[in-house]
Amino acid sequence: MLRWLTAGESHGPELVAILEGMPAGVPVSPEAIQADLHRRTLGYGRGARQKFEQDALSISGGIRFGLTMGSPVALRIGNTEWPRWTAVMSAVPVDPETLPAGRGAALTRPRPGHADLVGMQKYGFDESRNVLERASARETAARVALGAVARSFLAELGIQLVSHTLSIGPVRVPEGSTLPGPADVAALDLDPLRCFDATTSALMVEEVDRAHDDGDTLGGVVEVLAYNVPPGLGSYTHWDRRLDSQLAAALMGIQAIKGVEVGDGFATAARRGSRAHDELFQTDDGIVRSTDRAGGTEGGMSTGTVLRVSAAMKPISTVPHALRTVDVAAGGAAEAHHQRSDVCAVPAAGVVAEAMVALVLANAVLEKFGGDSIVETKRNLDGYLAAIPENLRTASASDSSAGQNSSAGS
Ligand SMILES: Cc1cc2nc3c(=O)[nH]c(=O)nc-3n(C[C@H](O)[C@H](O)[C@H](O)COP(=O)(O)O)c2cc1C
Ligand SMILES: C=C(O[C@@H]1CC(C(=O)O)=C[C@@H](OP(=O)(O)O)[C@H]1O)C(=O)O
Repeated sequence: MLRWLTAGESHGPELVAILEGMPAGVPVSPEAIQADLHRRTLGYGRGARQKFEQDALSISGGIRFGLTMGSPVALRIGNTEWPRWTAVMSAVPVDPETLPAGRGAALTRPRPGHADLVGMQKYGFDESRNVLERASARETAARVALGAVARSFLAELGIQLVSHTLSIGPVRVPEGSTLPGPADVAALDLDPLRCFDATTSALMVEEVDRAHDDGDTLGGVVEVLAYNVPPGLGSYTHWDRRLDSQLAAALMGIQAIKGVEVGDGFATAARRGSRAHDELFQTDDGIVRSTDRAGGTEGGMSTGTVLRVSAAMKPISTVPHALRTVDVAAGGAAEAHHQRSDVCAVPAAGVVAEAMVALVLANAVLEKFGGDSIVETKRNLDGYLAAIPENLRTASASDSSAGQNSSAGS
């Protein structure tokens, strides 16, 4: 079993992340983790902070000479903005009179859509600094770092992940577009919105510019694909063992994610059964599915076809053209607190979603195949696949013509 935890505030000294249960022998380089951290800071519409803050990674445990040791992997990501926040975020009491104006001011005008008001109610704070520090998506840097380790583990077993942007606001890639594969990741990372369709990407840029000019913000939808997942991860035997429920929980656990679909998701509900499922056919290579409407799970288990999940992000709640709120100190109507923020962080959310899917899949692999070293995990996986009787075997994704469209209309 794989367990992970993160700690740290948005403007504190650092984020801390621990991954427990990773087998020994997985190649992990600081450069690979740093590269994923960098991918999370990109994307057209991200705010000023991403441009000047560096993710200062250090590895505190679990990795030696470039390989995991089987012990907990412990990572630290320094916030390079920390020197400007030492007084405001001091762990020991400071004289309120000495706090800098601006950064040190009480935040009493909660932002609709952010955690500010309910956080104050729940934890008994009279202003929202303590709430937003941890509700902030700065924390997702820690999860992306852990996800990079999980991705290295999965890569050793041939499982590869791809994330991309399906929509920004109302602008969406055309239905039935070809899915990007692992070979397309470099191109996706170069695209300003991590969108596979160049024409749509250009329209998305225009949409972000329009929202920026209007003092507004945007959300969108990201999709994560996992290639070469073996059949049988997860289980139908109990609700919390279902792979789809674990994926949904992990994706909904990302700040601002408000909906998750597995495969064609909600569109499936509008179809007749004859057009909703993936029919099976016998070929010389094994059983194939004619379509991939289900998105690679049936009965809470991976089917062995491309896993396809998507997540819907609500628009950023710190709207520059500030939303109406109340001042909880002075009483009465006010404009919501606003300093700076992202106009659109959907491309970054895609990278975070990829990390969460990697962690869930790595955990599901370890639950099914176990192993204290990657060699042992791989041996168990190979043995399982070899033991599936000939008449039950599915063709590998590369043999199959199925599952190559991301359409909700196929
Ligand atoms: C990558 C990423 C970046 C974000 N950037 C901002 C931001 O700059 N400003 C903001 O108000 N919200 C931002 N958010 C969203 C808030 O974190 C989110 O609205 C808040 O946690 C409340 O959302 P919830 O109701 O889903 O918890 C971001 C979210 C993600 C995933
Ligand atoms: C710092 C990050 O994202 C932050 C997430 C965030 C929020 O409210 O979620 C608000 C913004 O923080 P600030 O108001 O300090 O600029 C973003 O910059 C990051 O992703 O690394």
